[in-house]
Amino acid sequence: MTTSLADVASSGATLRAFLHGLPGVDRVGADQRAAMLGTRSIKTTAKAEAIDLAIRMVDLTTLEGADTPGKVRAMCAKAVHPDPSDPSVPKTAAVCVYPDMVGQAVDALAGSGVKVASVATAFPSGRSSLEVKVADTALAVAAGADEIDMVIDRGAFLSGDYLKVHEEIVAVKAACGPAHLKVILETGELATYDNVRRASWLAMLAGADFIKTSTGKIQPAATPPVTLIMLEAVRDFLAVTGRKVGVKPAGGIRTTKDAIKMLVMVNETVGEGWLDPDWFRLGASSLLNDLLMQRQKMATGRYAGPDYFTLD
Ligand SMILES: O=C[C@H](O)COP(=O)(O)O
Repeated sequence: MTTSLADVASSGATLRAFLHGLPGVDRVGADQRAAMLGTRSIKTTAKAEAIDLAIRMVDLTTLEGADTPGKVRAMCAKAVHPDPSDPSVPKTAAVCVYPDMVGQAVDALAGSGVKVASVATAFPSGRSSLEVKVADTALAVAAGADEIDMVIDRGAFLSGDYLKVHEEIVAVKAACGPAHLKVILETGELATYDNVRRASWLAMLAGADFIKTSTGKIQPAATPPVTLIMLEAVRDFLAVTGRKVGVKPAGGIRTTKDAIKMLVMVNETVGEGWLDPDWFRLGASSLLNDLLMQRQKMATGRYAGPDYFTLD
């Protein structure tokens, strides 16, 4: 049975009552369950399939002040052909860049099927007016972004102004038009697991297509327990509303082992329906090379070494 939650955000009081009425997160239980899922091993064929799936789920990211058009073009080439010597390696899902680099990425990826995602809304702090955030979003979409990764106003959230956070997400979603909206919770600043659950629901209620853990600029970022809590939130949100939302852990995911732990967690928490780049992404600047090295090791029995692949 599905329920409409349309009136939950009709006032700050109703929204607060709803979010604080969510069941509390058992911190010890969440930590233990995430750790337990991280110990599951997968072997041979399943591991090879998991590596290719992880590659297909990567949002290959560069979000540095020193980003240049050349760096973005090189990253786009790598997203399309992660290992130019091996055409069997799949493409990544997307590249993720700052708004001023969207045009470069769109040109470099034309016809490839790799999406262009752009951070917006005064990433990473979110400290700007709503007008500027909406304009930032609209300009990135006009430049050709397929996906927008926005940050929530953590100051508003932590001071209990949930309605402001909700209104901003609604406004940015409207500015996205056809582009998909990923809402970054910046879980490393949310202080408690209860807040991670509340922020997940808040973002989904406001229209997020995806919920994303982190900007990559704050530690801790995409920890297993936080990812687990967000997966449980999308599962429960689907059960209540009938609407499916994706999840994107991002920040600090560097190894094949990290990525496979995430896939095991997806499978065990929300099931195979989320084991698809349409519903699960891995935001990472330097994971892809490790996936390529492990893939080659599985195929040839030896490591090529990090110098064999171009830099992420
Ligand atoms: O959205 C993705 C993150 O910014 C990437 O973080 P990372 O550099 O720790 O992989």
